[in-house]
Amino acid sequence: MQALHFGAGNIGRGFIGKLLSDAGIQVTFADVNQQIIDAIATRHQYPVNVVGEQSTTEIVKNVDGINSTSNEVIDYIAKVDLVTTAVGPQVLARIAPSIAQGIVERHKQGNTKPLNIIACENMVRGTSQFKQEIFNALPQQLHHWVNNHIGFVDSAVDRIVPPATSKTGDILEVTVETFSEWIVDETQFVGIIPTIKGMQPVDNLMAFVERKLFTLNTGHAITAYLGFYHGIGTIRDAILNEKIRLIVRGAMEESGLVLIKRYNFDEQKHMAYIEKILNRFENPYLHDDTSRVGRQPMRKLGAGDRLIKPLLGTFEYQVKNTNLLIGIAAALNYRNSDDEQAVELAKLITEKGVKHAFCQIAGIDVNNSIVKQIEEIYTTMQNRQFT
Ligand SMILES: NC(=O)C1=CN([C@@H]2O[C@H](COP(=O)(O)OP(=O)(O)OC[C@H]3O[C@@H](n4cnc5c(N)ncnc54)[C@H](O)[C@@H]3O)[C@@H](O)[C@H]2O)C=CC1
Ligand SMILES: O=P(O)(O)OC[C@H]1O[C@](O)(CO)[C@@H](O)[C@@H]1O
Repeated sequence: MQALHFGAGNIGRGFIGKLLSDAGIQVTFADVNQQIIDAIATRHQYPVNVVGEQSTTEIVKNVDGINSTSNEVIDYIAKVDLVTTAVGPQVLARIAPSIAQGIVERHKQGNTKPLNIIACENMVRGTSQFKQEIFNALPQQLHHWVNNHIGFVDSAVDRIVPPATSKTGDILEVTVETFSEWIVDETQFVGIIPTIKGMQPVDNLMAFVERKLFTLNTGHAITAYLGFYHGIGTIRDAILNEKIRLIVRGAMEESGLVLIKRYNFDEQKHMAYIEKILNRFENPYLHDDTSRVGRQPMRKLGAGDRLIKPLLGTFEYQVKNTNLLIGIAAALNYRNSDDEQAVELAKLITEKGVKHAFCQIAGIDVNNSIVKQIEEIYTTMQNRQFT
């Protein structure tokens, strides 16, 4: 079996590419980073440090690399059995046209073998959104054929993989936590679902996607933004701060109550899930910057993302949201001149005021009573009076 994986970054090399390769699949990475691609194409292998109480280094072997802007991508799409991505949500639209070209070529060659495409991004039903982009770039007359021969499989990915500096200067070396969870929607595959150790097919994907995104990612983002407010640079140091931890745990519990009500989760098990996540944030073997986890705050403040979607859930089920509101105010307070979206956010707040800027980004009605509360917390943060 052959796979083309877009994005030879942290999750690409440290999680998805590794699982595929470990399962005996021939993996080719496609990336725009020529240095990384050259290294993969020359060495055909790279080390993954799996760090936890017992750390190991595993070598991922028999992999290849191509530039994702080259025509080679088209030839690969025409022949592979699986396409996966870990490029970041904003990049999916950019790679969709070449995937569409590859599909046209696949059809031209008469390749009717099943192809499954899985976007492994922090998004709710990211592959379905990706499918839309691909369909926009495909001739109308191919849509029916594509629906019959190509599966667009949504997924949830969970493994913390921050960028790490290699002691030996190896640009391919990657460091990952021991935990990993890759859940895929079994109802969306075309053909037989491949057996890949570590990839779990389920028939109720939304419950898993929301559980991950609105627990781990919600808590992680709030840890990052409160860490920034307190001048703390890493996630571990931030979560070890008792005040931050209390708010983060509280926000995950508020979001959790929504999830428990929506998906009928077992409350005790969900609280244990939250506890485990807090421990993962504390991992002493990972160095994870608050700026990485807080990256692109406008995306994270979007209506369907980790901060606002749980908040909307608290309206729906009429449950408490005090800690989520603090987290949202902290996100609005995030400033980082190296992060384009943080710069854009600051500019929008200066131009429109925090209330209107927030409502525009999050899609929330300005008359909603929580808007005033968020503005108040934000102002205390701006005045350095939030404790
Ligand atoms: N790092 C993590 O712990 C986790 C990340 N994710 C998600 O995985 C995705 C990737 O995240 P990371 O691996 O952390 O980012 P990363 O920045 O390490 O990797 C992204 C890779 O995509 C490549 N890329 C950019 N444009 C491209 C293009 N047009 N064609 C091909 N490759 C392109 C970049 O060069 C880079 O190598 C994101 O959606 C993220 O939310 C999900 C779970 C965990
Ligand atoms: O990758 P994003 O969506 O910017 O968010 C960073 C988040 O993604 C992860 O890297 C993996 O889930 C988390 O560590 C963090 O919550």
